Order: sequence, then C-alpha cells, then structure tokens
Amino acid sequence: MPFLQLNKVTKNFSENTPSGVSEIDLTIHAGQIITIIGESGSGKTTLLKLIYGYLVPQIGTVLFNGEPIKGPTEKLIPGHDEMKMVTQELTLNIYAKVFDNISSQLSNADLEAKHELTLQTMEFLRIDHLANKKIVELSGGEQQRVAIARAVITEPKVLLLDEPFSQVDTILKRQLRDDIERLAKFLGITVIMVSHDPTDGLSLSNHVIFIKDGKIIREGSPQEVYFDPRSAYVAKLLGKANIIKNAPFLPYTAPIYAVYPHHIQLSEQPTAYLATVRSVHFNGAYQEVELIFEGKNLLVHDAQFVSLQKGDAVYFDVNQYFSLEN
Ligand SMILES: Nc1ncnc2c1ncn2[C@@H]1O[C@H](COP(=O)(O)OP(=O)(O)OP(=O)(O)O)[C@@H](O)[C@H]1O
Repeated sequence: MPFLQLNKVTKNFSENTPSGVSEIDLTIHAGQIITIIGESGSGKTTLLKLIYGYLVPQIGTVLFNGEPIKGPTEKLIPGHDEMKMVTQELTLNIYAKVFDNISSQLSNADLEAKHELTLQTMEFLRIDHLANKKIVELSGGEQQRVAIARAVITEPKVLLLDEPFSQVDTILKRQLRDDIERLAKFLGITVIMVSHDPTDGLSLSNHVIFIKDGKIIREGSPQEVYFDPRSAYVAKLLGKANIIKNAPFLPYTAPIYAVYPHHIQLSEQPTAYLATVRSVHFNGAYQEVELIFEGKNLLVHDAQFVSLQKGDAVYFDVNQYFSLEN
C-alpha cells in the first residue's frame, strides 16, 4: 500500500480563473525527501496544505496509509496527527525560552521523559546551547531550527516544510540541509518541502516534483530531471538554462533546446562561434557573462574567468544541450 497517495486532487479557489491545484496524481513513499518546486503562485503551498489536511480537495482523494485525510472541519485541531507542518510564519511563543517552546509539545504524563526528550531533540538539531534563550533573542535561522525541533519532538511520520531555506544564509543552508537529511535518515521521517529555488533542496532530495499552474509537469530524481528537463519551465528553474531555437551550434533535429550556462565554454582563441559581450558580473566561483549572438542573449557561467569587458568579441562553444518538448 502506498504511504501517501494523491488521486486526481483538485482545489480551485476561484470559479472564474484557474488557481490552486488541479488533477494532481502523486505517490510518495515512506522515508523519501521530496522537494516540490515551482514559481510563485504555481500551487506549491496549496499542495502541501492538501497533504496535511488543512485544505480539502473539491475533487479527488488524499490517502495516508490507505486512509483518507480528514479535513479541518472534521478535526478539533486541523492537520493530520502523524504529520507536522512548518510554515514561513513560525508559530513560536516568542517570549518563552527555546526549551519551553519545544517541550510544550509533549504531555506532562512523564516529566522526566519530557525533559530528556526535549534535550535529545535540541541536541539532534544542534540548538542545545540556545535552551535558555528567548525566541526574540534568536536569528531567523535559529528560530527555524527551533520550529523544526518543536515539530519533530512528537515523532511525526511526515514533516512538511514550506520554503525552509528562504530566510537562511549560505552557511545555515548547509546546516539545515544536513539536519533535514539526518531527520529522514535517523528518525525515518518522510520530508516534503516546497521551494521556488531548486538549488536549495536539490542535493538532499531523492525526488523532485515540478508544478506549474497547479499541475505537475515533471517529476523524478534530481539527476534524471536535471539531465532531461523536457520543458523550458523546468530547465530555467533548475539551472537558469538558455532556451534556444534554431542556432548554428545546435542540431536541427529538435525545435527547441535548453543549454545550462556552465555548458557554454568561452575562449579568447578562435574556436567555434563569435559573440559580443553584453555584461560581465563576478559571482565568486564563476563570472556570469551575457553574450549576444545573432541578436539573441546567451547566459554563460564562466569558471575560467576569461578576461572580458562589455563590447568585447569572444569565442564560445557549447559542450552539452538538452532537447525540449515544448
Ligand atoms: N486561500 C486562498 N484563497 C484564494 N486564492 C488562493 C488561496 N490560497 C492560494 N490561492 C491562489 O492559488 C494559487 C496558488 O497559490 P499557492 O500559495 O499554492 O502558490 P505557491 O506556489 O505556494 O506560491 P508562493 O511561492 O508565492 O508561496 C495562487 O494563484 C493563489 O493566489
């Protein structure tokens, strides 16, 4: 029996214009780390809320271990008992201490066990040093880890995270990725995340789902989807791909291609094609170069740091490209 199964799930917020999600078919297996990716307004949060039981589908079913998920009117506290959702609006008690925010999720039946489990959870999420701090004294990233600790202390089967990486810097992102991975690995929690920027969750997800205008348009392992994006939408979201029709450096077998910026090689020596530099921006690991070739823009991530200025002529060649269906 599938762990979580959505069958033709539709939730439309407006009678006149399509909104929300429509005809979502999805199977999620226990222990997976899933990232739902899509541009703003594509229906990511709606999908998460339907899985959690915050919203009820107008058509279709959401089954958890074969049982339909109960909607908010059928329960005293909305949301499935075996799932926890952490949203962007963290619902922490900001004037209470970290320890109390987390331990308050447990009953007082066994106070010693409650204390012990709170300590263990804080240690697991590496926030034990913050135990006596109030939430108002914490950074956004620290608050988020408290919210995750608070969510997982009751040992849910599923953790739903809405844009978990949106408020954390690069170093904290790495820590958060590591925490999420450990939650799935050691506590066996199935993690379903939502992100508008796939680079955040790509490395730790074993399954990615692309959603556009409320419909799933592509899903698979990150590698599978990256190397066969199939649509311009997915290729652009995944890697800022150049979407190219009819160019001499691509075969004419498909009508349209995606070329990731790092698959274009620049050279000062005469190689394949000559373009004009439109802009150059230093980006740390590479320089982002905009070229103009036959009147069209090409974005290049150049890790060789070829010496360039606006208006220069530069040679380029394309190493890899992917044909698209639309
Ligand atoms: N409660 C609601 N009432 C009316 N329309 C809604 C409601 N919730 C969502 N929508 C609409 O449904 C669509 C999908 O919204 P949703 O929040 O799921 O998108 P999203 O992909 O999570 O966007 P974002 O990345 O901006 O959070 C949008 O057009 C939104 O305006």
